[in-house]
Amino acid sequence: MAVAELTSPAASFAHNYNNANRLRSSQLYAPSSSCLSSDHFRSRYRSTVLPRITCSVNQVQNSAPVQVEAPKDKAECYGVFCLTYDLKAEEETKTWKKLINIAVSGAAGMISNHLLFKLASGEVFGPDQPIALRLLGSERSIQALEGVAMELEDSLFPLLREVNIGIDAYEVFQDAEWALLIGAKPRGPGIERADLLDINGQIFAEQGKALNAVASPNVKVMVVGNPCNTNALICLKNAPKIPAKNFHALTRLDENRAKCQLALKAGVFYDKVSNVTIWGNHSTTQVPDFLNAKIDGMPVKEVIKDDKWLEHEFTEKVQKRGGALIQKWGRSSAASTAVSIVDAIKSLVTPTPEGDWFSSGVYTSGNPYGIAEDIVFSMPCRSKGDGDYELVKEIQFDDYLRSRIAKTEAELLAEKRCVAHLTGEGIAYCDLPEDTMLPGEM
Ligand SMILES: NC(=O)c1ccc[n+]([C@@H]2O[C@H](COP(=O)([O-])OP(=O)(O)OC[C@H]3O[C@@H](n4cnc5c(N)ncnc54)[C@H](O)[C@@H]3O)[C@@H](O)[C@H]2O)c1
Repeated sequence: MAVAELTSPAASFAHNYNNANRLRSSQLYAPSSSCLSSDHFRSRYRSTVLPRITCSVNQVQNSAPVQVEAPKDKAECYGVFCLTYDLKAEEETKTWKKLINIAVSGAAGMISNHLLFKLASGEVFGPDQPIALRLLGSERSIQALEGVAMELEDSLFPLLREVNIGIDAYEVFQDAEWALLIGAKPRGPGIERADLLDINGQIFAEQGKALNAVASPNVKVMVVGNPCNTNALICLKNAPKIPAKNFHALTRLDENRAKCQLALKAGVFYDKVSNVTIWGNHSTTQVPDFLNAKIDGMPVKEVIKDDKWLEHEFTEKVQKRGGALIQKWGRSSAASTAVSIVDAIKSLVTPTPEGDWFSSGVYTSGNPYGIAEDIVFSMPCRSKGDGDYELVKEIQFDDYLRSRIAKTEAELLAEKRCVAHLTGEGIAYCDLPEDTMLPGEM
């Protein structure tokens, strides 16, 4: 995927979205949107032998025999890219930070449809942080991906400088500083969990290799596609150049759900609930920790004096919230998942409030809790806001919490054995516990 470096004033509105597939098959390079709109390109060149075009801002060079006409004048430019640039906006860019590259896979999917607009609005990385979005789709979703790019274009986000689309991870992940890996196959009827681990595991093995090869060496990777813990493990094992600590499996949605249920039971607004950990797998064996959680600064068990409710109703509600939502909506949670991805990123780029922590599925090697090494397990984390995190040490355990953690740990170890062929650890052996389910499954 070729990317034009957009430095001119027009760049703040120039969204450079290229179809990597089209690029490969047509030898077309970098049709910078300030040179030519994607729509224009699509309609004009669809069934033609394309010229090799290199294009920087305000410049088009044809280095191969030209077989079709290049646009001649400004009248042929596309929508927003034809606007006269406002000089005041140029002044503003001087105070903005250096552009960051954010790769998103499954970019034409439901979760991304919420997330991308949050990223582009500045809600996640701040109002002075320009971003480039590198959107990875599947072959089946490439048309939809262009639709997403058009909607981003129509949104006129001042912070969104580049949009590139493609289906080759080695192109799309180039120089990525954040990789939000959402794209995965859903578990359809008749697909065994072991099969899903294999099908999606292959996607994450490939994407790990691509990140290893072309992303920024300190890229932060957030795995959302399910089964996200084991997918994150596969991804990190295939990316040995990237620190294992940089990989996260999203369990923030589960944390948010747990906070909501505790707030409801205690009759307080949810901002009063803190220190909630989700332990383990993003599956129905996950453990929402009410022993260490607090309501208005007090231990939950001192506010909600109902152990039966905490151990059974609360725990199961959080574990099965995804399934309950599917029953109502007829589809899985997308908006609240996108919100939780935003929360998860913000937790890494802003300092954690004093005394609090957040949950993330992270690599267990060196953990202080005695959890098996070499898996991706949701645990309590704290960040200074530099993109990194440390595990929280001051955690209490009781027999209930230990036994629940052991169950989700056993499940993740079984998942790991099941994908040994994808992590470079030999022959896979699948002995998954029968009750292994994703939160969205009934
Ligand atoms: N961790 C969590 O908390 C959490 C919560 C909700 C959903 N999820 C998971 O997130 C994933 C996406 O959910 P969704 O609702 O957006 O699904 P979706 O089906 O709407 O979108 C997925 C998109 O990914 C694309 N895709 C498939 N394989 C791809 C590949 N190899 N590379 C790039 N793109 C690919 C598909 O074409 C599709 O456009 C699912 O696996 C879902 O189970 C996780």
